[in-house]
Amino acid sequence: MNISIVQAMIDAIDKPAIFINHQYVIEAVNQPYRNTYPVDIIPGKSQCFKVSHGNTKPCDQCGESCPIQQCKDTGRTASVVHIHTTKSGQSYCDILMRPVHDANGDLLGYLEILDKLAFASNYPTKGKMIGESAAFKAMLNKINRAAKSDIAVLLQGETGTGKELVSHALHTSSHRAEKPFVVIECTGLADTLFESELFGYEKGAFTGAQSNKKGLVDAAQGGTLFFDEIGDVPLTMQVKLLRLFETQTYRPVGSVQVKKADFRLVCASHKDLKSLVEKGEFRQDLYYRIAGFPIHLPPLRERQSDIELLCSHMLHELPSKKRLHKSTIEMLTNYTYPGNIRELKNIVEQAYLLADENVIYPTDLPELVSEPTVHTNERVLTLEAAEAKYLEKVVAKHEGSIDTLANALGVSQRTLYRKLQSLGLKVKG
Ligand SMILES: Nc1ncnc2c1ncn2[C@@H]1O[C@H](COP(=O)(O)OP(=O)(O)OP(=O)(O)O)[C@@H](O)[C@H]1O
Repeated sequence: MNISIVQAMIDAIDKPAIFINHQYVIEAVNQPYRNTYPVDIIPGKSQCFKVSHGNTKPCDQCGESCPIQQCKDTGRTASVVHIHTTKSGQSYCDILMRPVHDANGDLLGYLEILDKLAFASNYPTKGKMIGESAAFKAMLNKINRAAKSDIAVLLQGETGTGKELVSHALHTSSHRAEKPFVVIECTGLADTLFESELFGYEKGAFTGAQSNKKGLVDAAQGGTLFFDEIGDVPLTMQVKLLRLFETQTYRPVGSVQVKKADFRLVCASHKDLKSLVEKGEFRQDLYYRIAGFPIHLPPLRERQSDIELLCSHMLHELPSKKRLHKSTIEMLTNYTYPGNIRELKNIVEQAYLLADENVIYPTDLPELVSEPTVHTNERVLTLEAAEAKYLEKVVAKHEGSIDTLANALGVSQRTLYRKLQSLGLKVKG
């Protein structure tokens, strides 16, 4: 293999790139790669895992997936998201690893090309997406791939999973980053309002239209248009959206002139759009138009290992420094978060305000976090046992008479008395 030709090819790549041999040794390196890492790279000597991770062994022997190993296993190009130790600290990198063969099909080595992911971090950083779980890294990989093209992206995930944040990351890492990012909130907009907001209107188009007004499609010219909760768009408007997306043209309300639109489309929904299509509530043709590249945002309960890091990030944003006690972290990790990251943020902020000291204890957490939740495959309590547990808890807290407690529980005083007696419980008041 002629190394000077390999070096010339590596130099022609704009992104950080290296050529690696079978023994993980870097044979050729370009300047952007050298500029990324704090160590001196010696071609023919430096090993990739030492340079990027400071490790003494390949990544797969350190508990991380190794893209070279993946290439060896499949014989094909591999891609993974790793956290690298760069000149600017720990940084998310999307790695593309490509096996290179000669004319006889013999493997010469591996070409590695890097993309630094500026929108994510594995330590508290303002304005970035935070996480380090496998589900989070898989999502980052998809975001980075989609950001590089103009394909229509559909973000699907429960409320509070970060759809708006991801839509913004898609915009800032795209070639449209310098152009506008415009959000269209689709929930609760009546048909007429939706059309005039989106397409704008001409003077005199309807009562109150005293001058021409530009619409949001115009405002997003050259940039990204983000339709939040697209599943809430009424059927009558869906056909107009489809026309806009297919033809990239539209007509302001009251105008005869057709205008040309230029935007990258990103949509989000917490609803399962496919099932809306089956029920006839969402047009199938529109679904396929917007779902060019679907990205699933994992709920927080599937990213449990990120909870502690997210809490540190959220506490970092608050004025005085407080930390979570170990038992508080344990309790937060076991909760199921129907409101996902937004709910975690509220919980952390409430606990921060309630904590008298600079350590946040479980007693500072809202009550619902400590309530028993039923996980899949978890041992289910009998209703009788659950009732006993609940009564024990409310009796311990209740300050008034048995009469007021019976009222609050919606049972007669006699029924409550009987239940408490069988459990050996007594109301204080
Ligand atoms: N990975 C993350 N790291 C840090 N903060 C996050 C992350 N993901 C989401 N958040 C925060 O969680 C909150 C909810 O995020 P966002 O509004 O993007 O969710 P959403 O899925 O669009 O919610 P909804 O469906 O209710 O509109 C925001 O305050 C956001 O900054």
